[in-house]
Amino acid sequence: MEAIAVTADELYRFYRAGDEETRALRGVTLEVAAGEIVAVTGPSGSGKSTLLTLLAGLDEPDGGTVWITGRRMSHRPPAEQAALRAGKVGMLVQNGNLIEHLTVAQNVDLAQRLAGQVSRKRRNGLLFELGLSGRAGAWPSSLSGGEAARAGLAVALANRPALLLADEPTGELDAHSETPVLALIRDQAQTGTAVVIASHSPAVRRFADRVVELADGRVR
Ligand SMILES: Nc1ncnc2c1ncn2[C@@H]1O[C@H](COP(=O)(O)OP(=O)(O)OP(=O)(O)O)[C@@H](O)[C@H]1O
Repeated sequence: MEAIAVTADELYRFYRAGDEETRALRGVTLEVAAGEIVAVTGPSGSGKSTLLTLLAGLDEPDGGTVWITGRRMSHRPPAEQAALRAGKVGMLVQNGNLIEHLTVAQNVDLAQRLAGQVSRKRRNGLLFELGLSGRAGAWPSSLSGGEAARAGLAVALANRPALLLADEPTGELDAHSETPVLALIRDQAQTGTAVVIASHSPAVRRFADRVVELADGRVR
C-alpha cells in the first residue's frame, strides 16, 4: 500500500463577521499519497487557500480532521502543530515565506534548523537548481518577484518535507521561470514528497498527476 502523506477528512470552515457567514469549505475530503502531485483548482473564492491553510495547521477546521503522515494536525496545541509542520510540511505562499531580516541562504538555514536537519550541501544545491546561487546573500526585499518565488520554494523544500503545499507558486512567474520551479517540484515528488498546489495555471493543471476541482467549498 502507498504511504498516505496527508488526509483531509470532511473539512468544514466557516468565517463569521457579524451576521455574515462565508462557508469557505463544506465537507472537503482529500487524500494524497507520497510522491503524488495534486493540483487544486477552482474559481476565486472556492476555498483553495483555506484548504491549504488547514492542511498546514495554520488554522483550525470547524469540522473534520487533518492528518499528516498519520499524525493528527488539527485540534492540538499550537506548539505541537508547529513541530509537526517544521518537520513534515513545506509551505509556499503567495505573499512569500521569507523573513525580511535574513538573507536568502539564512532563510533556508532557518527552515532546516527548525526541522533539525542542517545541510549546507542541500541548501546550496537547492539555490543552484533554482538559479539563485548568486543571490544567496541577498535580502528578500532586493529580490525580483520571480526570484522571491524561487527563494520561497527553496525555503519550503529545505526540510525535505513529506508534504509540500504551494499556493499559486508560479503566479509571479513568466513561462521561462515557471519551468525550473515545476521541474524542482517534480524532482522533489520523485523522492516521495506529496505535493498539493493551488493554482489557476493551465500549465500546473497539465503538470499534476491529479486535478481536484473546488466549487463553493466542495470537491466537484
Ligand atoms: N479570513 C477570512 N475571513 C473571512 N472570510 C474569508 C477569510 N479567508 C477567506 N474567506 C472567504 O472564504 C472564501 C474562500 O476563500 P479562499 O481564499 O479559500 O478562496 P480561493 O479559492 O483560494 O480564492 P483565490 O483563487 O481568489 O485565492 C471566500 O469567499 C473568501 O472571501
